[in-house]
Amino acid sequence: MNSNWLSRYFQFSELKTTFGREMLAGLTTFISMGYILFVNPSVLGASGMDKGAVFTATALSSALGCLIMGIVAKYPIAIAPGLGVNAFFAFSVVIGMKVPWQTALAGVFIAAVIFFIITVFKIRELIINAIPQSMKLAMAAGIGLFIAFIGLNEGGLIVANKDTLVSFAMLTKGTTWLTIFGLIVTVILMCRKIPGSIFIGMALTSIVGMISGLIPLPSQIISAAPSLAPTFGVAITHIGAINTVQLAVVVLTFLLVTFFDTAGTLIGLAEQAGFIKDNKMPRVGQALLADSSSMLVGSVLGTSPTSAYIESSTGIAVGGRSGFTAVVTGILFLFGLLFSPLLAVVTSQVTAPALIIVGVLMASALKKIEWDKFEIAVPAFLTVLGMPLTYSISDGIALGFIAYPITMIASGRAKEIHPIVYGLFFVFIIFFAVLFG
Ligand SMILES: Nc1nc2[nH]cnc2c(=O)[nH]1
Repeated sequence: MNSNWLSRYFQFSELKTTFGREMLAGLTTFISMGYILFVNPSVLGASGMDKGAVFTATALSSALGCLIMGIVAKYPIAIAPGLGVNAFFAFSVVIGMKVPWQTALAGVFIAAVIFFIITVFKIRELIINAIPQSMKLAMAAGIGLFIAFIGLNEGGLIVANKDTLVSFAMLTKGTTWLTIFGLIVTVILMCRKIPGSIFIGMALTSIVGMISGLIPLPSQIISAAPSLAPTFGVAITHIGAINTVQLAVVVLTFLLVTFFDTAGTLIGLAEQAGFIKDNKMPRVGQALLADSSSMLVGSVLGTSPTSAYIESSTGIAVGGRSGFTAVVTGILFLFGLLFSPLLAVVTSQVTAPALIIVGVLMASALKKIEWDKFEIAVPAFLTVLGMPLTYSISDGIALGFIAYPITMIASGRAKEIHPIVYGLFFVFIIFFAVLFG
């Protein structure tokens, strides 16, 4: 490839960046988020999905999302299946509601089609503006608490307790100590701002696990990518199964979570990189298109929804400014396809620290909620706390959207409630009536 052509297409000089810096940024972002290649199969595997197929679907959908983001939207922002929404898929929808994973995947496909339509027909601004800022922030923070809770439980630190519901675990198992080791190491690396802290923490935890005999040695390191056959196309063949109110709400949750996670992350990262002009993000449509396309393709290949990744901030922090950063990350995801045998050493003790730490990062949204306004604080609080307590992102969202019109009307602020928010109020009332009535 001619680097002059590259530098012109990606506008290196206008963006005051260089080929070398963009390569480093793409690599940095990949190192920060490459863990998802192993964590996603581990989380979705809990729902009964084939881990090998999910690994391949994760790599391919991430690569596609990053390449479209880089080449079409020209942002240094990477995309991959979101942690949090994959936990919702596995633990709430499949295990909790007993929906077969095939049907849940069909739900992701339908949500992706709606996301795509919303983006192409520019309904996106309408929705972004209709949902109160406090609720968008509460959703992000609540998901953070939810995945941290899952990580604490999977890593053996927080356990069920018949008297107090949950409690701290007895620290008698070697595997729990492995989680504690991983958590401490990763937190220290994060505090030192080492790029790829989560990845390095996972590698060290796996190595200590293998040395101590808590984790079996892998038979090889590199191999051909696992077959997609167990999951490929299942989303489309099961569309007919989406025929209940419960599943309609699951689809709505996939849509709301992905849409607001991606929109919020895009805006945050664009602010960090200095792309926001007149309070607007240029090419936001193309950026959302990158995510909706990879979510659509990902659901057909066999993974839960993709999101713009908060870890892209690490590549931006080392100077990544053009779409080439995301292209480099996307290409590295394709190389990642070769490393599937390492899945065997990435046990739940290895993934738990990643879940907890991404939870901490997502909880940073709490700081922007207007806690001093009671009418805002109550629905936000119910959303945030509702997700871990009900073990469900959609129940948390539902609690918040039911409370919001009530507290706003009671505070004399009814005029600020958008009709779409009233619509969601009734949708979630019906959801609760059907599920728990
Ligand atoms: N924005 C965002 N970043 C992530 N990093 C890991 N998982 C996620 C996610 O679900 N959303």
